[in-house]
Amino acid sequence: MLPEGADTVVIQEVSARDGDRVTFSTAGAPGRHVRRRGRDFSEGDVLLRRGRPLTIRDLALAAAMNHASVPAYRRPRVALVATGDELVAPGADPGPGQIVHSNGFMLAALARREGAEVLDLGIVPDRLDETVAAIRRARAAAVDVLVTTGGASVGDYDMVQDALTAEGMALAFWKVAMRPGKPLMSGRLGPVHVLGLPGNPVSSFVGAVLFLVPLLRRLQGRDDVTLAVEPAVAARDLKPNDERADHLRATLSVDPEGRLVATPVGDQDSSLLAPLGLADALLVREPHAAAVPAGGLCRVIRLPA
Ligand SMILES: Nc1nc2c(c(=O)[nH]1)N[C@H]1C(S)=C(S)[C@@H](COP(=O)(O)OP(=O)(O)OC[C@H]3O[C@@H](n4cnc5c(N)ncnc54)[C@H](O)[C@@H]3O)O[C@H]1N2
Ligand code: MOO
Repeated sequence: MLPEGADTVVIQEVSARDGDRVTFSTAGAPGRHVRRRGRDFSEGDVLLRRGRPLTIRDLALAAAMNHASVPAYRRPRVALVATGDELVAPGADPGPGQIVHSNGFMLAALARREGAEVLDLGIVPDRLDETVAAIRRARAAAVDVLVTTGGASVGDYDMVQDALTAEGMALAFWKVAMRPGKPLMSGRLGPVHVLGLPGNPVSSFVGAVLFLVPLLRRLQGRDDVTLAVEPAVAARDLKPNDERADHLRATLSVDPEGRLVATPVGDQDSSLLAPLGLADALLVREPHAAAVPAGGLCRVIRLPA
């Protein structure tokens, strides 16, 4: 606070005191070294809007604005269940017909990145009783979301939906006109949102990006619910599409004119994690999209790191 009538501060380094007299070696400009009231914020300013996560800096700002508490959503809790007799944990020595479990690690990291707490219930064999037991564990833990992987299709050992139905799930939808990820399933088990993802790792990942991320964001009251879709230039010819929306794994670069360029990776099979690891984006093709020549426009969703 400045004394009444003063409007400028002169620092002591350029001041000399002689009793009650002060002389300055440099003239102070009016208003120098004064921070005016309301320069940072004023009464009634709205600086923290709903619909986005509070950053570290937001917390300092909220405190500085004298808020002892702020209304916020709690982190959603997500249970993960991987189904499949063939699955073994990483580090095991897989025998014939065995597959190393990878989906859970990707899903756990994605869910945490989206603000969730994760309860990983691990691998469950393709048996109705074991699948039901895992669903009950998830419910007993009072999770908000249950994500299953595998056993989502129409095979004799695809019993995730049977187990969920036996436990009282209200099915919202099953099978989506998309590639990869067609056998994706969604429903409600009382308060628990259920997302059944296909077992193929890329199908699981794409399903999680397109359905789990928006669900978690919605549960946290965010207003950026879906990942942004951006225009890009296709580096290769794109074939006309069939009835399923396609999500091609693609790398991104910027051409000399500053345009975003998307190059689909060579092998788009939904079991392949190495090309997925190289990709920066999903190149989205609408159902029945016409062919696009190299250099034509396409749309991409950037992938979370
Ligand atoms: N008759 C039909 N068969 C299939 C159809 C169809 O429409 N009609 N759809 C195909 C599509 S598309 C997909 S995708 C798969 C997905 O089916 P499931 O969810 O039942 O997948 P699984 O058989 O359990 O697994 C497929 C594949 O992925 C491997 N896998 C499973 N879990 C994991 C994991 N946690 N980590 C790594 N890899 C995993 C699994 O071993 C299989 O190789 O259905 C098609 N069939
Ligand atoms: O949709 Mo499946 O996900 O193509 O392999």
